[in-house]
Amino acid sequence: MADLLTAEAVREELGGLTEWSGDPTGIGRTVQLGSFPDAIAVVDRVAVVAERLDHHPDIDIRWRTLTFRCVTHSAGGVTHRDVELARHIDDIVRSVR
Ligand SMILES: C[C@H](O)[C@H](O)[C@H]1CNC2=NC(N)=NC(=O)C2=N1
Repeated sequence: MADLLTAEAVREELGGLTEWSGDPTGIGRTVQLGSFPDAIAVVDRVAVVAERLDHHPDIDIRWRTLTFRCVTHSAGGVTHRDVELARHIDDIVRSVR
């Protein structure tokens, strides 16, 4: 798929996403919120953005700890859409914290 990011490009993008790690198979971030309701508020806001972008993260919820993973399933790897979604997730986490 033409828009898949190379390992090098993923590394470069992760340079600007300091809370994120990953490789061409996916990028992820774990974040601990102050409470379970705060964690769910983040998930709720991410859901709104994901619908608008028509691009959805995989989300693991454990009490007040969230793990997000962004990968473009249809492309089989990381694309710029995942990087964009990761930036939105960071903005939302900052706004709830
Ligand atoms: C039809 C719709 O555009 C697709 O199913 C979208 C929805 N959200 C998606 N999100 C992600 N992360 N990868 C996809 O391939 C994807 N596909």
